Amino acid sequence: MSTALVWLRNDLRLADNPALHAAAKNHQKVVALYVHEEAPGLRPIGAAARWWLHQSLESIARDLAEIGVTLEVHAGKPEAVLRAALKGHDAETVYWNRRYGPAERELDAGIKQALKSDGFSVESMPGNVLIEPWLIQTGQDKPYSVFTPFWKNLRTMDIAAPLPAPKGKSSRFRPVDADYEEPHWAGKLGQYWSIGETAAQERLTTFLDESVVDYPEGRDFPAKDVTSRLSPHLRFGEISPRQIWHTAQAFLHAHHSKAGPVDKFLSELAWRDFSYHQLYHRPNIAEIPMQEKYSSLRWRHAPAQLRAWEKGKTGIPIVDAGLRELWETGYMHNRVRMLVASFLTKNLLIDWREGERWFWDCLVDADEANNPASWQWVAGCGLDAAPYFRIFNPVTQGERFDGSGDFVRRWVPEIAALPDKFIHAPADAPQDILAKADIAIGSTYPRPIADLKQTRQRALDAYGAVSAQAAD
Ligand SMILES: Cc1cc2nc3c(=O)[nH]c(=O)nc-3n(C[C@H](O)[C@H](O)[C@H](O)COP(=O)(O)OP(=O)(O)OC[C@H]3O[C@@H](n4cnc5c(N)ncnc54)[C@H](O)[C@@H]3O)c2cc1C
Repeated sequence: MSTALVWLRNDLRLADNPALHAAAKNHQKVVALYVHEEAPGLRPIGAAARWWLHQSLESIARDLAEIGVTLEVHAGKPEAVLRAALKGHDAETVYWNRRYGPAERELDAGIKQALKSDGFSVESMPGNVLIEPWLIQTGQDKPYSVFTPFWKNLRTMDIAAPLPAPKGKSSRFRPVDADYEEPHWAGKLGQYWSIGETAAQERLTTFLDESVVDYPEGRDFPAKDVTSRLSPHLRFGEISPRQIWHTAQAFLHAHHSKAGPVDKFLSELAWRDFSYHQLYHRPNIAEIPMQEKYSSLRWRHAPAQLRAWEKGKTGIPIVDAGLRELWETGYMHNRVRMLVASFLTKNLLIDWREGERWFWDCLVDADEANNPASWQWVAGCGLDAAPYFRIFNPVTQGERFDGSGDFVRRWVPEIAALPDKFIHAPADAPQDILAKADIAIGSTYPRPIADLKQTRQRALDAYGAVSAQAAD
């Protein structure tokens, strides 16, 4: 009887899982493995994502048992774990779906070569992006650095149809990932999320049925619940981008009038592929600015301000609301991610890598491509970034995208009683209004830790100096 291993990584699903599909098709017995990897260069997973991963492993272990596949979860050096499993199960082939970070690619290539030279067969498959990053290029055969032409090209390409889940006779489910100790804060995250492949599919269906129509207009308003919230499911591969793409296309055929909204949604999904394109083609995007000139920008060392930012105590309500939403739920709305990142990197002039690391630890969707690429985009050092002199004003942005203050009131309850006019700038409210709302600035709610006008100018000077230096 021939046995194959499937090494699961960021692809915790049964349907549209090319590695699992091929293993089930070509072998009588399949064993799935997940490895908490110990290998140089790999970025340790953040705490919130680790919590999600645990639930996701339990979920896929149950689903795999339904088709007679056992999931084993190990910790250690992946090559050693794979070798032990190949021997233990008398297997001859390993399948996996590719990953795209430089360190992961190097590791996978080394393992592939070593196992092959010992007579094993190793198959790596495409499964985690719409288009493999090397298959989409500019007219000059170069990687893309601007999103719009990338998207124009991507949307004309054939996106492979999703594969069905393999079938098989059910076997006994055994709990996995038993060494994980749930942190004390995990209970609160659990209120906000349903985890696993079935939950991901349900979320996509609900989003298309109920929210996509409002997506183009509503997606910038954090109090409106109109985005898909598929990001953590995508992060762990509980759903594949190809499944989203094809389900959305089928929905479109049945609802022609929703073409515009569906198109907008798919263009946002394409940003994820664009991030992976950058991850693949650039060296270590979590550390190295994609526009090299920004390596010389002189960031401020301001640990107390960084701490105030992390804890949502900056005195700027929409920034505080976003960071508290993150702490409470493991998620933050996209518009607010942009605002808090801009406040950190421009107004506070604190290194984008500090913010990226905080997000990495706190987000359930912390993604090796989307997180650093988006931070670089906001900080102005990424590809296709907004020009550095466009600096968000978090107060006017709050007034525009949270005009009635619902989002701020939800996450910053100590200022909830303020009238709408002052909800985004409590320190500007007259004393009698503050007293009526039971607010003492500097005591019950912080005074803003930065003067928005002055710090804007400071950022313009610092960024301007780098640009001038580069132009010399
Ligand atoms: C500073 C900063 C950090 C970010 N960090 C992450 C991260 O770690 N992980 C992550 O998945 N996204 C990240 N994003 C991108 C974006 O904020 C989230 O993907 C989005 O908010 C997730 O919510 P959703 O699933 O409801 O999105 P929807 O609007 O419903 O979009 C559907 C999917 O498309 C993709 N997508 C949407 N917008 C973007 C975008 N701007 N860039 C890349 N992909 C996008 C995501 O996979 C998302 O799940 C970050 C953005 C910023 C500004």
